[in-house]
Amino acid sequence: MAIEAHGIAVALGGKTILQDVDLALRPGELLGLIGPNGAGKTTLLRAMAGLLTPAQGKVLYDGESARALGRQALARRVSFLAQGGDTSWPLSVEAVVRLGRLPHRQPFGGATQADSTAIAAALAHCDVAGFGERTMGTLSGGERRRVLLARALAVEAPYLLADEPLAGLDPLHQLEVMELLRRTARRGAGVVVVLHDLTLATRFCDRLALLDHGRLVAEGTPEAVLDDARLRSVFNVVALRGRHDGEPFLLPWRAQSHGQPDEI
Ligand SMILES: Nc1ncnc2c1ncn2[C@@H]1O[C@H](COP(=O)(O)OP(=O)(O)OP(=O)(O)O)[C@@H](O)[C@H]1O
Repeated sequence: MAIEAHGIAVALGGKTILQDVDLALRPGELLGLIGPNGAGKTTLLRAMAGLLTPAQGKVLYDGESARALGRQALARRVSFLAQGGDTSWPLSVEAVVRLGRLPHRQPFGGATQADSTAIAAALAHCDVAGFGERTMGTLSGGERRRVLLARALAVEAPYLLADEPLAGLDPLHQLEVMELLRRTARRGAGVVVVLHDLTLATRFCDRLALLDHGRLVAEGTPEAVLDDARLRSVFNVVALRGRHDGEPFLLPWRAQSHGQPDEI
């Protein structure tokens, strides 16, 4: 059981964006997809969601291709939370979250008890239950992001792919969303999250996959992937490290400047 990308390459606008990427997302894990701006994280996530077809290689969902599964079954299997964009639609919060149940709708079927339960749980988990009848355009940017995450959770898919779900969130909601994603994984889903915050990535993710210039350059535990050499060579930063409450933390501290020692 897994979403598996096998040797995928993606070209966009005549440019190679991803090359030779092998990556698996397994049920029960929270996988962080990290890398500098332009590394190819969104492109890889979209390929894993079946939203773009690789020029080379393939993506399999529990052993099946997207084509073999079909559009509706794929939409039930994989939930995708896209990055930003204008989401000030004239739709109520509840209507947006209800969209997450569309893949479960039978032809000519109405809403079921399972739909209502999933919608109520997703609204509560994302702390947006109080917004029910408000339209998206009346919410703040961070509130809209949480509603869109609720839509993605309402699918109750075995795999959740979230592109920068923390963008624009205040510290409390960043922590809550990371805890929620980890709980979602502990309940059995495979969750991949694109993150720029290396502190939260290190603290919450079971595993990290590091992309640089369209290639997967490291994969493994946060400590193994984010060693000092990679922080310097890929991110050009020097970080502080420590442990608190039994958990490791890493704090990017300053830009690496050539010729300076790394000691902080
Ligand atoms: N349609 C397109 N045509 C040409 N180039 C594209 C297209 N879409 C993306 N790219 C380029 O592909 C590269 C990877 O983009 P992608 O959005 O996957 O990166 P990312 O790692 O998610 O970046 P960020 O952290 O900035 O969101 C970038 O250099 C981007 O400019």
